[in-house]
Amino acid sequence: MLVLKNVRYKKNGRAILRDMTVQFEDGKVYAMLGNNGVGKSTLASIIMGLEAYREHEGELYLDSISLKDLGVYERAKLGITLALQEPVRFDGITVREYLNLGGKQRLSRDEIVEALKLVGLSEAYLDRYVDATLSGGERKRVELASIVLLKPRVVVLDEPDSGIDIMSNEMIKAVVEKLKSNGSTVIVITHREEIAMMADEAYLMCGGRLLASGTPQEIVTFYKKLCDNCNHVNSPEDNEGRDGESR
Ligand SMILES: Nc1ncnc2c1ncn2[C@@H]1O[C@H](COP(=O)(O)OP(=O)(O)OP(=O)(O)O)[C@@H](O)[C@H]1O
Repeated sequence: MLVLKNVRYKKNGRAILRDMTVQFEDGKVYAMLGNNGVGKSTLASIIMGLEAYREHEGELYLDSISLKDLGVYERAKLGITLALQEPVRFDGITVREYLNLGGKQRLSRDEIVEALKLVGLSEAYLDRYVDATLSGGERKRVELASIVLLKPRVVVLDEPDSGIDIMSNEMIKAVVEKLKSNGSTVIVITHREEIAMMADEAYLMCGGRLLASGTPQEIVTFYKKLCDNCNHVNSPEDNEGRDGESR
């Protein structure tokens, strides 16, 4: 189980995450919803232990292991993975090589082709380079295939649909289902209702806090009702929210 206990994160005196306590159980899929700037990607970066986000308050545990002093490499070794919003780019590395990077042993061609198929890419992509010659959407798909092959313990997908056409919700669903069937804990950050609905549980984030939790249907309804016309400011100019003041 991944546990966050009283996690707070400040940047330049501004509270970005405020007292987040949450438990992500093994093998479950979670959707994190919330408007732009509420702290979703920050939460993802803190879970992964990205260098710029190591200076936070509160505790993170994977089972009984404290993640506090562990960097990205050590967390990756424990099976924690993050797919950022921006699609991956690795100049000079082919799709086949990239998909083989994370595994303990070399994957067979069939395994790789199967993962590519899952994300809607043919084997013609095997020898393409993971660089700007692939479209953003294609690189996103390749990244999703790599995560499926990696079989992570915990994966945070930060807007896996970004750059992916709306017709491909089924592909993302297939990826999430595959991860779940492999036993991964999946935390999906999304604005898209169809993607949120794939989760077992959902959370609504607002102003660096978890505002509500429930079924995806409940949270999507709540999100639409509450956040659609909300003037709640999450931008850095938001002085009101400095230093953990509650609102
Ligand atoms: N390193 C940083 N320096 C300054 N401000 C930061 C930093 N990291 C995050 N922020 C600010 O914290 C707030 C939360 O950012 P975050 O990227 O977590 O939002 P988000 O919920 O993922 O938004 P979106 O839906 O637009 O991706 C934003 O106002 C952002 O500008």
